[in-house]
Amino acid sequence: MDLLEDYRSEIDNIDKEMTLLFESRMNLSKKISDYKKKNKMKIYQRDREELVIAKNISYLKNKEYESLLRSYYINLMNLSRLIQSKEIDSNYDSEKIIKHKKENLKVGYQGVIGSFSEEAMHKHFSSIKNIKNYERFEDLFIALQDEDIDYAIVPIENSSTGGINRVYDLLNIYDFYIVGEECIKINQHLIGVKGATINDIREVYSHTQGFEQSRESLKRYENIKLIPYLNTAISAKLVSDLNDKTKAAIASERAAKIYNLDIIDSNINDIKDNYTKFVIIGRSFEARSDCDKTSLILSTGHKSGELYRLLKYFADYNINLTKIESRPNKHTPWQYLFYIDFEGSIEDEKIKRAIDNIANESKYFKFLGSYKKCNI
Ligand SMILES: O=C(O)C(=O)C[C@]1(C(=O)O)C=C[C@@H](O)C=C1
Repeated sequence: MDLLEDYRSEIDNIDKEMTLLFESRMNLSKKISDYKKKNKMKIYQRDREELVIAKNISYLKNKEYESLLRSYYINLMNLSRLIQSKEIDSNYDSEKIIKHKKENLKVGYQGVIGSFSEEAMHKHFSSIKNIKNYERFEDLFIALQDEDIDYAIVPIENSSTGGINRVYDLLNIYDFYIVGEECIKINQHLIGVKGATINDIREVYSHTQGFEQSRESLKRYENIKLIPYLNTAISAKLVSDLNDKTKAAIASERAAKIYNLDIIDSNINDIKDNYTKFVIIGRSFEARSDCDKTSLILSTGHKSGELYRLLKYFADYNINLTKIESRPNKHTPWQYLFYIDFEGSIEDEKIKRAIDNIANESKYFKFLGSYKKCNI
């Protein structure tokens, strides 16, 4: 007991020093925000943040703490950016600022008009005006990093075909946060140019997800070639541009309307309750008061019982784990990153404690965010 008290008293002294240093660091951060405002600089300075992290990791004597120190600085600089944006905004009427921000929000999605991502974006950001679309998922992450957009919306999982691997990988590569979630019902239709019938069709274009979700239904069409394409809506656009009765696409009803095409066979998705979940990605951590879901990534040592030991914290703290997805750790063959979703917000005390334990004991740990889950 004496020993514990000794340790705690040492921690109290360290905390006191750290708090004073924290205060000094935040005061400097405020001064920098004045400078940035005068010189019209962006708050987020990626290169500087990377340098701060690398420099401080190089000071570490015990390299075992490297990923923890990285998380520490990422969070610290997030707070620093938060204080800078508050400082810059405080000179204005806050309601006006919020309205201005909402109206000027720039959101990006992958694909073209008529895609399911575009539909999910409109559902989530109801009156959004500044919209940008990109060809590849990574283009969205780069645009977010370069501050060309404020948020990106990306599909992460389909209820019948599972996770979108590329999106999972990008969430680990880039240091962004999940700040929201949206779900939409997906109905796939076979669509072609006006007047085309099923007997005319020789080639069908769609995203591989469109084919996968309609695998059984597609068996009833004979002599039809399936051609994987960039996106369901881009496939619809192609069919419309080619204006050829032998070509069709698998896409949404909305895409058929937008590209002036006819539905030849409706609702061809094999599972009728077919949903896709999207996540909204932002540069900064946002814990809104209605957050009820949290996501993180971890990896464990290659020893028996390691994953069990970490997952046990969810049971110990009575936290409902809702999903585990594993992806290969590309740098070490046959080792995996586990993407974990669970109920509750990082603001809940029991979640904070579970996460602290897990972060300490994982080989690699990354917090992805707390956000409001979608209803389906
Ligand atoms: O160096 C700056 O530009 C800062 O504003 C300071 C700071 C930090 O807290 O270290 C904060 C935000 C920037 O993205 C980079 C670094």
